[in-house]
Amino acid sequence: MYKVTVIGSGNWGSVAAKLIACNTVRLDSFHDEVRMWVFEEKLPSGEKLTDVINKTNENVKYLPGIKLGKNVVADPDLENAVKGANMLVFVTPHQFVEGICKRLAGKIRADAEGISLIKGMEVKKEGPSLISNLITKQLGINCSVLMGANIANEIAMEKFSEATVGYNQNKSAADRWVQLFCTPYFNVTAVQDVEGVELCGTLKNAVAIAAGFVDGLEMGNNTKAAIMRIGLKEMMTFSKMCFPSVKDSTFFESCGVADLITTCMGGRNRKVADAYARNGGKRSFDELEAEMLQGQKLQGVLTAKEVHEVLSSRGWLHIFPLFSAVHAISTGRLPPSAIVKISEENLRHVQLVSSL
Ligand SMILES: NC(=O)C1=CN([C@@H]2O[C@H](COP(=O)(O)OP(=O)(O)OC[C@H]3O[C@@H](n4cnc5c(N)ncnc54)[C@H](O)[C@@H]3O)[C@@H](O)[C@H]2O)C=CC1
Ligand SMILES: O=C(CO)COP(=O)(O)O
Repeated sequence: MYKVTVIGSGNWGSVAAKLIACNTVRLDSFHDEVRMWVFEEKLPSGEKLTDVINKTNENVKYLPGIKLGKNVVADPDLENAVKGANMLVFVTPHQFVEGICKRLAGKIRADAEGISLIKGMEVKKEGPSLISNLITKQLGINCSVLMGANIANEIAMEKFSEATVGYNQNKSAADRWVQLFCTPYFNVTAVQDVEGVELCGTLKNAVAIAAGFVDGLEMGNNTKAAIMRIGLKEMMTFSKMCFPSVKDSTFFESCGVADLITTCMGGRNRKVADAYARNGGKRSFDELEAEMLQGQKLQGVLTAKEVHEVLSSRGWLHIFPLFSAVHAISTGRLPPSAIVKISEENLRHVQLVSSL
């Protein structure tokens, strides 16, 4: 029997718990109960978020108005939440995952399998480290990923969408993850390319920041399409330069071009970057994030910083004008209008390298 714990309970974490809970009840090979670890906080009413979730079956802060399923149990105690679980779903903002893994080391079942829904990466001395790899290293477990064109609020309302599971060796684990997540409105397929799937989900957030700048400056659809095209090229080039095994075909799965499109149209990164540009860069991303997202977290600005660290340490800045501009603008070193001042020479270089 498989026992599932969801580590994280934000907007997407709550929807993931809902998807999983409807399947664990339906399928005999899974325990019905789904534990969901909650980073505890007090609500304005003075009540604890965990208590309210367990009382109302709703995450009133991060996914209001949606029932999670009666078999979802919110737990503020991380160690207790993973006790006995052999399927661990990681879905927190990427900046918190390292600390969470440190707390979990030695506390999980040796035969557990992991899956990361986290879009982001860490940069170590040796270069970029993907979150799935960090989980594997710190916890000693195999870790797949699930990414896709998945704006959480839309899936919460059971509107049809697709997602991609990326796996490396363990196909049977990947099949089990597909079974756990698939519903008539959430169609999941698996591809053997963890790094490719995860890099798509990670890097598109930096492109979405650029798309938001273009929207905020009211530059129109053609400009936005150009940004998305150049962004996709840089995503592919960066992925293949850092991880040569990444497959071209992965960029045509839901995790690739489809996620890039949906995030550039309707995501939180786009929305806050739009406000940043409308304010002429005078209000910081941190300030706008806190005001506009009320506890939800942006990943694109941090990702652009992490990508920039890799590019500058490897001498690749000139090959990635869009990623470089997103970082320079989001840190206030260039005005938002610089997003389209990508030199012809650099663009030609990007095209040359990504066709290799
Ligand atoms: N929301 C969406 O539409 C989608 C999000 N994702 C990805 O899922 C991951 C998680 O995002 P969401 O579930 O949307 O979260 P969120 O951005 O809605 O919420 C933030 C979460 O972080 C928690 N938190 C705050 N401080 C913390 C700390 N110090 N330690 C641990 N947790 C802390 C909060 O309690 C909350 O659960 C991200 O990597 C995101 O890119 C992926 C697909 C869709
Ligand atoms: O990853 C997402 C959609 O697949 C959500 O993107 P945002 O974090 O920009 O909302």
